[in-house]
Amino acid sequence: MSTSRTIICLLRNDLRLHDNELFHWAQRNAEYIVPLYCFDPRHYAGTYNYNLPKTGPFRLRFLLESIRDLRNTLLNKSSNLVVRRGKPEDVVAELIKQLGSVSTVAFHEEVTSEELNVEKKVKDVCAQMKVKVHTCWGSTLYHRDDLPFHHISRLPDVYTQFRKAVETQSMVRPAFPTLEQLKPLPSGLEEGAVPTAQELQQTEPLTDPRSAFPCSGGESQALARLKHYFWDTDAVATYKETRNGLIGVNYSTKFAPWLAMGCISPRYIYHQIKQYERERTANQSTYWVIFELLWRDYFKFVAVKYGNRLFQLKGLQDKSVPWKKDMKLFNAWKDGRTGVPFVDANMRELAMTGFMSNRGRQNVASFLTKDLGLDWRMGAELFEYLLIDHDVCSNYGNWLYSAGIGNDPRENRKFNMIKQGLDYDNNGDYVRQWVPELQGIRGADVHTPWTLSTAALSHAHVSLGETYPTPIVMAPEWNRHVNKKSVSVF
Ligand SMILES: Cc1cc2nc3c(=O)[nH]c(=O)nc-3n(C[C@H](O)[C@H](O)[C@H](O)COP(=O)(O)OP(=O)(O)OC[C@H]3O[C@@H](n4cnc5c(N)ncnc54)[C@H](O)[C@@H]3O)c2cc1C
Ligand SMILES: Nc1ncnc2c1ncn2[C@@H]1O[C@H](COP(=O)(O)OP(=O)(O)OP(=O)(O)O)[C@@H](O)[C@H]1O
Repeated sequence: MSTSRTIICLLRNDLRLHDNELFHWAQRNAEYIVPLYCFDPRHYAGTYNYNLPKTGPFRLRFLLESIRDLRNTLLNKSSNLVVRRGKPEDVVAELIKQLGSVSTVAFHEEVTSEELNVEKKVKDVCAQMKVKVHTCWGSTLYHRDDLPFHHISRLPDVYTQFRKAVETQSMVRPAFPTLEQLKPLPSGLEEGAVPTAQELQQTEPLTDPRSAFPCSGGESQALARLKHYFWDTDAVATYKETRNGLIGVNYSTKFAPWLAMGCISPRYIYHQIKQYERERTANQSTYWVIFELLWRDYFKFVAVKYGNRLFQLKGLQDKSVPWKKDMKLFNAWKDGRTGVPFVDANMRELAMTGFMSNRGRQNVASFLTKDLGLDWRMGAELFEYLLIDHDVCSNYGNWLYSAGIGNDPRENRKFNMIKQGLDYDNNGDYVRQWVPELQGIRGADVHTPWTLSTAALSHAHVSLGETYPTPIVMAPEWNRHVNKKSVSVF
């Protein structure tokens, strides 16, 4: 086996060829390149506190699709994706031994401790085996080295201050062009089979026709989605007006799952927006996609600044809150059986599809932490399990924010479930889509079935406490909105 100057590119959340610095660097420095993906058994174990499966069926399906897509792309570039099952540190050690003269192992840096532990172990293996390590930064819009804060400890704790600073003092770097060809694999190296969901102790999810994210994983699908949302439909030009939607595919970009696995680069999205603004239109909506991508950057840099405090009960503010750990309340929330239709609809959408809108996420998180008073990590770990777009920094950062112990300058922010339901689902269509037991209640009354007369409920075939639960909590402020419903039952 000829293996001089072989570089192993260890891929994790960077499953793309476009704007991928790792491949560019390897292409310049190697004779042979081994693009490697490892199915790490730790990703299929339980979550830290509540032992939920760490990778649920929807994300796993998306990951398997992304891996197959990347393999196809690489095959078209006279390369291939080498797939192994095992811990990256063990697989890398084995490959170094097998190939004989690997010069370097290269990977993109991550920021949270589980990933950093892997990086440390890979570095230890390389040091023992006298192989060099090369790392890049490539997951954010603004490069870590371009932040205007001298040291990460000076990162502002308020998003707006962060945003204004980077917008005025930093530049988004150009994207790396997509390589036409990639240096070949050393001959004789087994490509390795892509495992099935069953082999990773997970089930195949059902496909729900109501899904707001009926898309597949992989770079090709990500690029096709951007083309559709920007160039084919101009949906990006109305994003700011539609982004709080609940039903359908085009109310928001749906880039998050691809971003989380690195199938699309935020820098590529940014430069496409700039091109769109030059060639079509520049407005509040086109800017707002960048504004939201900056939230993603922000949470990543917050994780760098605060380390494991991102995961701790007291949060970034080190604040003691008497969180409850009531499993009965948690299960009602998780199963969409709280008796609060707007919450239940969102939780069922998540369970059935692996996706929930941003509006929904903010509400169910506020409900869990502020109305039920449950340990915020119960919510974060359920999201980690179920979300297709789970991104450790965005997920835990947003949960801390919702729990009031993260980066929210406003004290005691709490959503009013009835007001939110009426504002964002004003005719109740979203609730009826996901809570079929309430289908017989017409209009906005579906948000507050407990306020309806026995006759109205019986007419709608709803029996509270039997076919649908009575609310497990009632917040006094909900009453203010009960009488403001626009459409009534009959
Ligand atoms: C409790 C909670 C948990 C969340 N967990 C995740 C998560 O695990 N992964 C994740 O990507 N997003 C998470 N979000 C943020 C947001 O809800 C999703 O990014 C968004 O709904 C995904 O849909 P989209 O791609 O169509 O978003 P769009 O509205 O089209 O936004 C464009 C992009 O901006 C970024 N973005 C938008 N809002 C946020 C935000 N609040 N925080 C960080 N980035 C944002 C995402 O990358 C998104 O793809 C969470 C929000 C909450 C309130
Ligand atoms: N990528 C990740 N996804 C989910 N959780 C993560 C991730 N990285 C780190 N964590 C969580 O961060 C926490 C880190 O735990 P760890 O034991 O390493 O540190 P610690 O609790 O701060 O240290 P100590 O054990 O010394 O008190 C755990 O809750 C772990 O699950």
